[in-house]
Amino acid sequence: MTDQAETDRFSHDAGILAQALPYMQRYEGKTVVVKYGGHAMGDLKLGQAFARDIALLKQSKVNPIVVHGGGPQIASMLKNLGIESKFEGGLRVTDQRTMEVVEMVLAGSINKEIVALINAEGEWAIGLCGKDGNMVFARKAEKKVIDPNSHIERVLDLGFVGEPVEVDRTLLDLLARSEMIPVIAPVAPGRDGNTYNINADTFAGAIAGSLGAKRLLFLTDVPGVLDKDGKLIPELTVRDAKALIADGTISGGMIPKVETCLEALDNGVEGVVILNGKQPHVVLVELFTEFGAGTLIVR
Ligand SMILES: Nc1ncnc2c1ncn2[C@@H]1O[C@H](COP(=O)(O)OP(=O)(O)O)[C@@H](O)[C@H]1O
Ligand SMILES: CC(=O)N[C@@H](CCC(=O)OP(=O)(O)O)C(=O)O
Repeated sequence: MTDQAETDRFSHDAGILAQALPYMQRYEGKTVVVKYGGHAMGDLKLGQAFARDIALLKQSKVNPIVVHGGGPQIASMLKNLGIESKFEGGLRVTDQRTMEVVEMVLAGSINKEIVALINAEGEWAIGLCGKDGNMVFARKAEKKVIDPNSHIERVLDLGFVGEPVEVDRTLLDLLARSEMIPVIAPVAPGRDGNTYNINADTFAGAIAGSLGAKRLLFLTDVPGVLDKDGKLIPELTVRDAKALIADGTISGGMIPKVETCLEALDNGVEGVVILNGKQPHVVLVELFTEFGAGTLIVR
């Protein structure tokens, strides 16, 4: 390396450190819930970079909690088994057989893959779902839609799709005081004895709300909320977000995601961020740099 190149590298590294350290202090002792979506998974290098970020958060005395999805992975397992995937209002219609596959893929293979990746970074991750430690109880989801032909409201029967109704933070509080990092699959029991499949965004929102998390990060496959010209919007208020839904700028899968963000803010989460999980180390860049990486939604 030439002297000039060496000097440039030094000032670049010093700049990053000087920027990151105050942010690291800001998050010390605070809870950050990270929702790791199925679309952000699949690439080993990216998975390792994600696991490294989570490990570094714990080492920086932040309390990270991972809630993961796995929609595409469930779809491919259902396909292999010859079971049809059906969605209504963005949620997977879940009969008994589908529920068994969902639990196997989410609470089984995906959960343990993420645990293993974090543990390979020298940390102590522990794989859980809503059933463990009575953490989350769900009830059958009541999703209402307006029929486009008759304009009459009807309730969809989605089978074993649930919505979280009770979150008990005892186990999570215990883990926060330990070396353990919880990695949670969005599957929960009902008081009726059934097992329910919960949309991972909704589940992460409920966990973050019950803990009054400082940040809830959603890792998806776009840089954040995009405006009409496809440009990233770095910061939104609740009012801005509602206006973008109303005028159609926010559509499709982004609608329930942003609605979950708004609900989480209502429930006491300080800030919610939508980020591109396909960008390596996006979690660290978001939390520990001045400009962050995605769209921050605040009250
Ligand atoms: N204004 C918008 N900004 C960004 N993404 C949007 C917007 N409106 C709709 N979308 C869509 O929302 C998708 C993200 O939602 P979704 O597919 O449900 O995410 P995930 O599966 O990661 O939970 C994006 O890939 C994009 O196609
Ligand atoms: C009820 C419902 O739709 N559950 C989702 C749970 C997984 C999920 O939400 O995964 P992503 O975050 O990767 O989309 C499903 O069965 O696909």
